[in-house]
Amino acid sequence: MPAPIIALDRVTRRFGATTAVDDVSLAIAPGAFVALVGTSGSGKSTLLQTINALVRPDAGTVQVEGRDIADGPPHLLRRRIGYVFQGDGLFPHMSVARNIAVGLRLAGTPTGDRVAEMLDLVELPRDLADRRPDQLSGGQRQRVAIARALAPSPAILLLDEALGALDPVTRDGLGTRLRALHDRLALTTVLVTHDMAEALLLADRVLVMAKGRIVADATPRQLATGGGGEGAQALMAVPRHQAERLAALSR
Ligand SMILES: Nc1ncnc2c1ncn2[C@@H]1O[C@H](COP(=O)(O)OP(=O)(O)OP(=O)(O)O)[C@@H](O)[C@H]1O
Repeated sequence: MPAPIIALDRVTRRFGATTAVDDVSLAIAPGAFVALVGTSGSGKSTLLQTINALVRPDAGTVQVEGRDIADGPPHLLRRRIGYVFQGDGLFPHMSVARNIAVGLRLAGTPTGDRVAEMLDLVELPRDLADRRPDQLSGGQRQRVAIARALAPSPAILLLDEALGALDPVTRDGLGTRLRALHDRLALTTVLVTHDMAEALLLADRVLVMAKGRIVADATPRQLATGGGGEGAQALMAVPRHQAERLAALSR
């Protein structure tokens, strides 16, 4: 594997008596699309947030682009990392354009045509730029959140249940678009999701978390053909069962 763009070495994070992330080591190659799946409370969001320093580990180190993130200021790190979380997190009183430009303004980068470019990138009409978030649909808001995360040209995109609140058709369409953006912009993407089918269809590599640990690390093909171990196959039961029931309907 080429030098990892993200490397966690024995990372642990506790909240009181709960060990949210338990001694996790992980290397992610540049350009990878990694899905992090697992049941609620297994530590996915906490692990994701150690990468952009929203969560500080109690033990262990996190390196991004070869540097220990504890050594530099978080705002510089976060310019290299786009972050989208569930519920979009847009500023409700700001226009779409101002929301998209927030990261650029913080970095002191001229906005120029960037807002229009970003709207094109996420396939939203440019005339939405002057609307406020509450004048958009949920799917459109989520696309604005993605545009905002990508506006400063980050190398890494972290998505925490970014598609979770959407209807299945919008979710599927936006997922496909995200994968295309990932490929086109040569991003490294880490997607937290509850949905194993989404992970299998979008990612190159699926990590399964349980009780703060990574219990499986496999490709979608390995998982689909019965690999990845017990923890992974337990999560595979849902999409497999659904596929079987759908197939049975057409017989
Ligand atoms: N700020 C916090 N304070 C206290 N406990 C926390 C905090 N953040 C997370 N936890 C606990 O750490 C554990 C892991 O939480 P985390 O949000 O990382 O899981 P998750 O897999 O992302 O869950 P979900 O899928 O429900 O979002 C849980 O038991 C949670 O209650």
